[in-house]
Order: sequence, then C-alpha cells, then structure tokens
Amino acid sequence: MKIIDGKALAVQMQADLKVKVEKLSEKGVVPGLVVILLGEDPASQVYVRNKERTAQRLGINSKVVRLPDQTSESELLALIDQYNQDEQWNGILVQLPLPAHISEEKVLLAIDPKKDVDGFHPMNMGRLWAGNPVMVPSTPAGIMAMFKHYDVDLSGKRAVVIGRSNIVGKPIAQLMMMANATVTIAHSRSKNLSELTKAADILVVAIGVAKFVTADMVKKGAVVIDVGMDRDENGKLCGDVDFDSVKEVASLITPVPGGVGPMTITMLMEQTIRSAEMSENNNSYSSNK
Ligand SMILES: Nc1nc(=O)c2c([nH]1)NC[C@@H]1CN(c3ccc(C(=O)N[C@@H](CCC(=O)O)C(=O)O)cc3)C=[N+]21
Repeated sequence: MKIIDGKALAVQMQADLKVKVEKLSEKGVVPGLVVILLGEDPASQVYVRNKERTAQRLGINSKVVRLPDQTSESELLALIDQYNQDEQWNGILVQLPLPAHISEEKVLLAIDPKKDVDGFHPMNMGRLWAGNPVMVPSTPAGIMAMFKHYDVDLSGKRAVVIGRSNIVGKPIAQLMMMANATVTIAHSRSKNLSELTKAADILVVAIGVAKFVTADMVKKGAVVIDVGMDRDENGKLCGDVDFDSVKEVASLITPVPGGVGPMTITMLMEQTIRSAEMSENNNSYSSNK
C-alpha cells in the first residue's frame, strides 16, 4: 500500500502556478478570483479561508464577499452580474451549499461561463459531457492530476464512482471515461453495492458518509480515492473510506485530510489562471483538450 500525498503534490503544482502568475502579471494580466459566501457555516468558512490564502500566496488577486444568510436571491444575482461585468475579476465562485431560499440552478446559470472557475454552469457541464471540457470542476480535476502524477493508467480499467453529484460524481465519471476507463456510477439506491465496488480497479467515493467504505468492499490492489470531508464519532475530520482498514487492501489510497482537499484548491487556482489567460486572448473561450 502506498499513500497518495495530495498535500505534497499540491505544493509542487502550486510552485509552477506561482511562476505562471508572475509571468502573466508582468504582462499586466493579474488573475482575480472573487468568492461569494453566504452565511456562517463553519466548514465553508474553513474552505473559503483556504482558497483565499492559497490565492494570495500565488499572487492571484482575491476577494471574499461575505453576505448574511438572509441575502435574497435577487441581491445575489445582481452581485454576480456586477462581477460578470467587472474585468478585474476573471473568476467567480459562489460557495455551495446555498441557503434553501435561493435557487442553486439560477445562481449557477447567472455566472458568466468564462468566469465559472468551478465549472458548474450548465454550459461548462455540457461541454465536459460532450468531450470538449473548458472549465472543469476542481475536485475531479484534482483527482485526475493525482492519477497522472502517480502513473495510474485508467485505460480499460474498471472504475466505480459512489455518489452522483454534479460537483464530483458525474464529472469524475466522465473524466475517467474520457481516459478510457469502464465506468460505473453507484449511489444510495444501488443494489448489491459491495458486488460493484469489489470489481473496481479504481474506486472513487464521494457521498459524505463517514467511513462508509470498509475493507471487505474493496478489491485487493485497487486504487481508492476518498472525496469525503466528514467527522467521525469523536468529531475528528475523516473521509468516506475507513482508511485504517482499507489501506491494507488498496495499492494506492488518499488520506483525509491531506488527499483530495488540497488538490481541489490547487486546481481551482489553475482554472482561475486559465480563465485569466483566456480573457487575455480576446476572450477566447475554448477547449483545453
Ligand atoms: N462553489 C464551490 N466550490 C467548491 O469547490 C466547493 C464548494 N462550493 N463547497 C464545498 C466544497 C468542499 N470543498 C473543499 C475544498 C478544500 C478542502 C480542503 O482543503 N481540505 C483539507 C482539510 C481542511 C480542514 O482542515 O477542514 C484537506 O483535505 O486536507 C475541503 C473541501 C470545496 N467545495
């Protein structure tokens, strides 16, 4: 068993990104990321602070707009429109989840697809599924970067994703399919889940249930990617995978923390830089593949 060190890979990739930002800044193009956060959810506060700190370290202009939980949908939409128009900000991210009175769909549709560094706009989701991705959600992008760095060849392999969210499950399935894996998406209604997961050469888990995947569900030698950010019975941060037991079965496994999370932030920075590059090239908005 080998542990995938997402933190170390993130640090390494961020060093390259910092150089990129310096070069762009010399040309007068300073990437700018605005993060909009509604409410006081403590986990969201941590993630947003991490994003802000990383952006600043790389020389990316960054701004966090903190708004009360009760902010109306129309106020939020007006704010997004304001940043759509403002050339100083080439990346706009609205932290999810949103309060229940706000339509996530309306908000994601309102963000200019060119500035949609999360890749959650239907235009960017559609382009991903069409096989011509432009903006790719950062968690799946980070997982693909891990596969590349650790020489995980997906071609012809059986990949199983547990979780069908728009932000992780669906896009990682498509990215692995584009890398020629045979992909199965399992979810809370799947029957005989263990039967599916035991056949997986690659297992990606993104469900938000602490230590859900146990060693008996995993094939010997599988690569296991844990997207969970959960709390265990003692309130300690853990993932969707029971790391201590599954690590004895897997050939490669990501820890929580220090696995997928730092890569997510890194890929968000990369997308922000790419979106700044596109804005420099006459607003070209085209596939990166
Ligand atoms: N519009 C939007 N875009 C997102 O990308 C987005 C979002 N909304 N909502 C919430 C999820 C979650 N997410 C994380 C990012 C980094 C860590 C991260 O850095 N984790 C650290 C530990 C952090 C800690 O100590 O709690 C680690 O795994 O090592 C975790 C989770 C981004 N998300």
